[in-house]
Amino acid sequence: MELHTIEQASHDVVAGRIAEAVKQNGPFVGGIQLIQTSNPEFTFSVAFIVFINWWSRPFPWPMDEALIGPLVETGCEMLSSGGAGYDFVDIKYLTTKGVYYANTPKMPALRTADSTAMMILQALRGSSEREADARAGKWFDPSKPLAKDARCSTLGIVGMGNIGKLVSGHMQHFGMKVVYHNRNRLPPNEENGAEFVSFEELLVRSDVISLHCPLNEGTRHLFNKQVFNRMKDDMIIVNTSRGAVIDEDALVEALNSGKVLRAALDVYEFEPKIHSGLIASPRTTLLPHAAVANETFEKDQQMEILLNLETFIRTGEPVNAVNRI
Ligand SMILES: O=C(O)C(=O)CO
Repeated sequence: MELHTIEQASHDVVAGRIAEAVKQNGPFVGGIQLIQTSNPEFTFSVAFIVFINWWSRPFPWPMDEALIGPLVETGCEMLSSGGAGYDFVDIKYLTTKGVYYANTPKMPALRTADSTAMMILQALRGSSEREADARAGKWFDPSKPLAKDARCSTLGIVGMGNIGKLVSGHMQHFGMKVVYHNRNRLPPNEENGAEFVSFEELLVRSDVISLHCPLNEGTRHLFNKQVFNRMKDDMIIVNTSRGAVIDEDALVEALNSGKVLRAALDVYEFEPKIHSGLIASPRTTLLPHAAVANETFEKDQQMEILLNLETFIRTGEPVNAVNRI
């Protein structure tokens, strides 16, 4: 089947908006194409959007009618963009218009899980603070809390999807006991040694809590002042999901009061801004939404986008549709 780019006019409308957003918000790496088959039996058109730089947020927030409306109005039936999260996309609008939105859940999973494992170990060991001391010419300070032992610690995973499951496996190799909370309990053959618990039980049993749930109205500020107060003292929180799952003001307060011993974060409530209290705390490990970014992610991401495109053309439904039409 021959594919070719058409509807240059509407493409330019969207491209114009992107150019405007880039001017205001910084570089955007990627492209947008409207494609339609030349086969008259296939009259649909699809958009293929590559957002490969989460680090240029807030662009393309929000991916709403104002941004993609002109594209949708051309008869576009499927949007596929890079990345697992789609909290920035107006899925309701797309569904109303009969447009599929497809994500790329495989590409970020292993990379994010590897980075999460690294961050859990860093937080258990307090390595950021030790490194800051070393860089400042100070030797090992025995008055600072010693590293926590993974083998004596329980990891609580919130959200047991692709990434949560991989993190569970990684950390059990380091001797951690794993409990998890998810909307639904996994089938026993998928639990792989992790124990399903209620959210409340997870809070009181976990030495480290790692977040792997999507951001939606049910999870926004899931970790707030009241929730921090119900946790174990001296606990550690790790977040590589979405920043707004945590109320950052409450986290800074909990770090300052000592309730939370350490936090390791890749994502923030107001990206690309990092709360000044998190930067000021010696007990945080901070990455600039980089958990996924390694040398190979772009190629894998593009292959997953193309797979969405291919299955849509073959079957009428992309392989990773997040909405039902
Ligand atoms: O895949 C995503 O949505 C990411 O944010 C990668 O870190």
